[in-house]
Amino acid sequence: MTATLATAPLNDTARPASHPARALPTAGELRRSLPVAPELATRIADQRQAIRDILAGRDDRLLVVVGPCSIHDPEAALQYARRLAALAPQVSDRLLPVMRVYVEKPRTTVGWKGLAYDPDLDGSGDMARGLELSRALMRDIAGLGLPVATELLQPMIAPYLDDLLAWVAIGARTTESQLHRELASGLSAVVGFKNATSGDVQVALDAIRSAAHPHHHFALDADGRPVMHETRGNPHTHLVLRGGHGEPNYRAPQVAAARRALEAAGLRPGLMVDCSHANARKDHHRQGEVLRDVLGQRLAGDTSLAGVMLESHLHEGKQPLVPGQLRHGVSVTDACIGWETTERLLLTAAERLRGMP
Ligand SMILES: O=C[C@H](O)[C@H](O)COP(=O)(O)O
Ligand SMILES: C=C(OP(=O)(O)O)C(=O)O
Repeated sequence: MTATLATAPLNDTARPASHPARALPTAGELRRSLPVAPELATRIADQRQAIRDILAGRDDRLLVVVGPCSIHDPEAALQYARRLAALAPQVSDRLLPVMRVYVEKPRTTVGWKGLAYDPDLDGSGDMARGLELSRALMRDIAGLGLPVATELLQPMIAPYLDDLLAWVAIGARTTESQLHRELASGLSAVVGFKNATSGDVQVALDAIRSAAHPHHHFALDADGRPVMHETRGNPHTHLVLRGGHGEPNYRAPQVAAARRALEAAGLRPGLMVDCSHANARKDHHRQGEVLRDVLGQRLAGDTSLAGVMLESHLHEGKQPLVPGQLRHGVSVTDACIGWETTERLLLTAAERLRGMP
């Protein structure tokens, strides 16, 4: 008897493997209820072009993808966005700030998966509201004139958001995934592929080559019907160095090795350094040190360093996700630098780059 129970499949009638499904709006429905006005669509197209120009070396500004590790409070995110939008004109001759609006979080094991999945932060999983809040927030932030960046994790979520995105990350945990390479191959946004959590850079180079190719892949259309999606291939992708297994990979010899590997693979040299994650050994205080090193490399002539990423929120640090006890503007995922530090780092970076020959 006990042996039978122990080997019974989990999805039997006594213990179904999942709860009944809850219906969600289709991407088309959400896009119709939160449309992008033609002027905004044109602005987003221009932002994508500006990012492409930086990565291709036609524009010598530094791309700066900056903002919270994750969005859990849209109001705080909007407050952050207003500050960044006010700062942007002061540095726009040398930097192009793009705001991280990360509504999906990949987890090492388990944990809160982001605003799109669980906007009430309590495991209730109200994805209908999460998707709506995510799209509305991205539209508001784009409306402030800021280019929007996010990590696309669940390929089927992409059509709910992708018309609003100027820059997309494929994260360290999914760069090797064929599904994510297919997704990237059909995006209009610029895509950064991160090196693997192990530190392996080759998977990102493979991803860049794969995404540049046209693909046929399974997808859902705007009305939620399964379709065979045929992509054109996205040539506007690049490598993001984020360190691996607690070891940084942003220093000059590692950047030079990555650049040589890109060139040997026939790929363009433009790359980004993520100043957080393993490059900061998961200590937000170190992000400034990483940024200063990257700026030093740029000033020493390494123009392949086209972008940086910073994890930053209104207030520094992080907090446990305990609903009802949350401090305003503090990350509930990775620790971030606070706004004052962010502002100082960006103003100083622009100042240093103004001194460039
Ligand atoms: O950027 C955020 C985290 O590093 C990533 O989502 C993994 O988080 P976890 O290790 O806390 O699950
Ligand atoms: C999860 C992230 O990064 P990575 O994929 O490098 O871990 C992130 O930038 O939020």
